[in-house]
Amino acid sequence: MSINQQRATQIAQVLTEALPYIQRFSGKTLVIKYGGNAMTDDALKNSFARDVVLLKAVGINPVIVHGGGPQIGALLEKIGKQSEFINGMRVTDRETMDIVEMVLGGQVNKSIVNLINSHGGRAVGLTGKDGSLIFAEKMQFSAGDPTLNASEVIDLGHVGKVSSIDTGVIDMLINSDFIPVIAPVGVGKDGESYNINADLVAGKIAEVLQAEKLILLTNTPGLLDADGTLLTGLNARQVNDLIEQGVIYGGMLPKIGCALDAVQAGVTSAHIIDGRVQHAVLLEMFTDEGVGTLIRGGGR
Ligand SMILES: Nc1ncnc2c1ncn2[C@@H]1O[C@H](COP(=O)(O)OP(=O)(O)O)[C@@H](O)[C@H]1O
Ligand SMILES: CC(=O)N[C@@H](CCC(=O)OP(=O)(O)O)C(=O)O
Repeated sequence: MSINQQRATQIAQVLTEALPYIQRFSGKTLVIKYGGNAMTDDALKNSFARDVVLLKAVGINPVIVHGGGPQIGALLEKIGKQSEFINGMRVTDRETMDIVEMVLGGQVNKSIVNLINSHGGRAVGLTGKDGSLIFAEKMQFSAGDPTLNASEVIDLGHVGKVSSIDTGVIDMLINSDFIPVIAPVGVGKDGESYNINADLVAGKIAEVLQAEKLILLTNTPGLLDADGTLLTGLNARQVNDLIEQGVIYGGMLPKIGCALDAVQAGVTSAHIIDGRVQHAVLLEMFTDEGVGTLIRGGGR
């Protein structure tokens, strides 16, 4: 077989393998959390944007929720402010909240929108304030958090958790063939802005949209065990054991928590995958092997 024929056969095999997945997921909603750590270089950013445009072109409805933790950290550092994290949440005073809103709602959101549009997609950027999308309330860590003493309550400032989501604006955009790109800033009853961990927003949006999949793109191959080996699939009980053993910590805590909540609230599957691998989303969606860690419901 000539090289051209071999290549043609390979391309045909890949497309054929993708066909049943395209048929299965066409018309379904897919929530993708695009973490700040996965936005490292231009080649990766472009491959992400192309994946999103391709998904839309084959009839799948991607909804992007993005982070931007490292980008917020970089601007805070420029103005001489240290970032402090507790259980993966950035302690957010008034001044930090202004920076968070500026970086997430401005710089990061618009660069993702621009990137998708430059690849032929039709993306629209939103924060949780637009269309009253994300209502938030103040988050506090207290008793019940396994890493704290029962009496300890920690004030994280303007850190919020999602209290409700109004999907009106998302539905409208999806129905008009736009791709919503959402920054994780919520608004409280009092009109205050809240900084919400992007994983938590992605999980809740996947829940209320009853998405087919929640994909969390990050900077590890997936969930790793104590020896650094990839765990390809696990349930709530196994996750809880790993948290107790200290194998899951920091930014992985909200990620795994929201993945579990999502699958237990009706999202068919949640996946933690390596955003540093080009076309990771397509590999997860359209190949038999899949990539990263699959979180299943049950076992809690
Ligand atoms: N068991 C684990 N497996 C993989 N990563 C873990 C684990 N426990 C904690 N982590 C940490 O979680 C990080 C991912 O969370 P985070 O930094 O918040 O990423 P993102 O910005 O993509 O949301 C990893 O880089 C790793 O340092
Ligand atoms: C409360 C809280 O920690 N909010 C996050 C929001 C951004 C985010 O989640 O970004 P990544 O997904 O890139 O980590 C923060 O301030 O960094």
